[in-house]
Amino acid sequence: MIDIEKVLLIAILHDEKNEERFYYSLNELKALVDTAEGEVVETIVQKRPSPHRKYYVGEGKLAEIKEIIDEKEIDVVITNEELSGGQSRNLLEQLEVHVIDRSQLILDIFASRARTKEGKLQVELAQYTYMLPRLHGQGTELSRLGGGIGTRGPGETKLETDRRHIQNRMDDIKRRLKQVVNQREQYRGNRRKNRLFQVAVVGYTNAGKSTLFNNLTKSDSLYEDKLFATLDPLSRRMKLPSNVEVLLTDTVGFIQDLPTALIAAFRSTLEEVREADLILHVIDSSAPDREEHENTVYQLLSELEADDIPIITLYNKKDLVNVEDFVPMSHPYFIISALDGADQRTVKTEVEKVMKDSWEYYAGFVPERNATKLAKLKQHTIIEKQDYSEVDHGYYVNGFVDPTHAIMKEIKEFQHDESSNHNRS
Ligand SMILES: Nc1nc2c(ncn2[C@@H]2O[C@H](COP(=O)(O)OP(=O)(O)OP(=O)(O)O)[C@@H](O)[C@H]2O)c(=O)[nH]1
Ligand SMILES: [Mg+2]
Repeated sequence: MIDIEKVLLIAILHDEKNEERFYYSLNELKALVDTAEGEVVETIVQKRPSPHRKYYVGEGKLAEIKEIIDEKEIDVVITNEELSGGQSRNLLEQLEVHVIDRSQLILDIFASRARTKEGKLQVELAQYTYMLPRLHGQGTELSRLGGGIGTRGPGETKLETDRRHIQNRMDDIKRRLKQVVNQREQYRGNRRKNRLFQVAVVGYTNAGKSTLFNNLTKSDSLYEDKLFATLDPLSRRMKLPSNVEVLLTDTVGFIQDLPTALIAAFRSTLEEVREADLILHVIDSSAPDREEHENTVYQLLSELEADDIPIITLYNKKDLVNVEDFVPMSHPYFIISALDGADQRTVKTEVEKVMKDSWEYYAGFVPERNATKLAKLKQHTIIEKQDYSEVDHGYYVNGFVDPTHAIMKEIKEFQHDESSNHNRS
């Protein structure tokens, strides 16, 4: 069904001191093209301190690129950095093929992957945000080009309409997003009453978040070896060793140089992260630029104002590295494989430890006739010990509870029962 488009990448190496980082970013661009079902046929790297004002690359390089486009029948040219509106138009005019930049490619992937109404609205908003400052003088050139990478989302007819029209559309999307957000707030409000401890799985794209999420919740959310397999946050209940239930949320992957338009649009998607009581930061320990990935995640967490939430660092894909030689950057950490059952149990135990640390210890008595309440305690608190007393016809229970949870009221009753029982005996 999907056309594999022939792609030519062009990138500028600004400073040879940053060569290593440059090639990581170029490889990531290739992975992004792969995710967009494109095929990189050729990559052109030019060394120059800053991009050419008119053409991004120098004019000599431009001529060379033209030849390659003809020779290899290139459909799309993708630049490694954002282009100005002028550069895009000039390149399009010169090369006569579709020209997009890294941000447009990411926006395009997001557009094709958004599943929920909210996700789609957010991507559309991001696309307009990207487009608006570049709209100047853009006329019919784009409408000559057919579909494919970089053309999903707002279509060419919309491109031809004036700024005002786009601005109106953006306002409309913002209004509609606000409604969705309000609905979610309400839902969150309901959830808060019966509050489950919330754990968010975050990390760089392709780190293995969804794999871990699925294995911990035994569900089947989308996971594949592609960047941005997961776009919309997905939450499921997870049972911990003591039987207490928490809410686990899988989230969209982070990436370096995320288009600013997208960061803004996806803030609300990632707002779930800010609500979390605990973050599981999943890292692909086999990624050569792993530390860059970690720093990108920390930076985005801080932008989301989620950097004061406790974090457990999970170095994933341990089967692909030499565990003995592994040097972690973050603490506390665990080196795991999302595919390994014992490691999945370790993660659950560690989550439970964090909960116990922040919760309050309680001791109480549950009369036998109150069996449903015992079940409720098991679901909402961490029961450490539960002893049946034949004399008192009930259970003596010790455990940990979130002191602000509604169940606290019932525990207080049990504590009362316990003392009255003692009085009787
Ligand atoms: N070898 C190995 N591969 C793993 C492990 N965990 C996950 N993977 C693979 O890594 C790839 C990415 O996994 P996902 O779970 O989709 O990653 P993600 O972090 O959810 O990615 P996005 O949603 O795209 O951000 C898949 O091919 C997984 O099978 C692991 O422990 N070892
Ligand atoms: Mg995922």
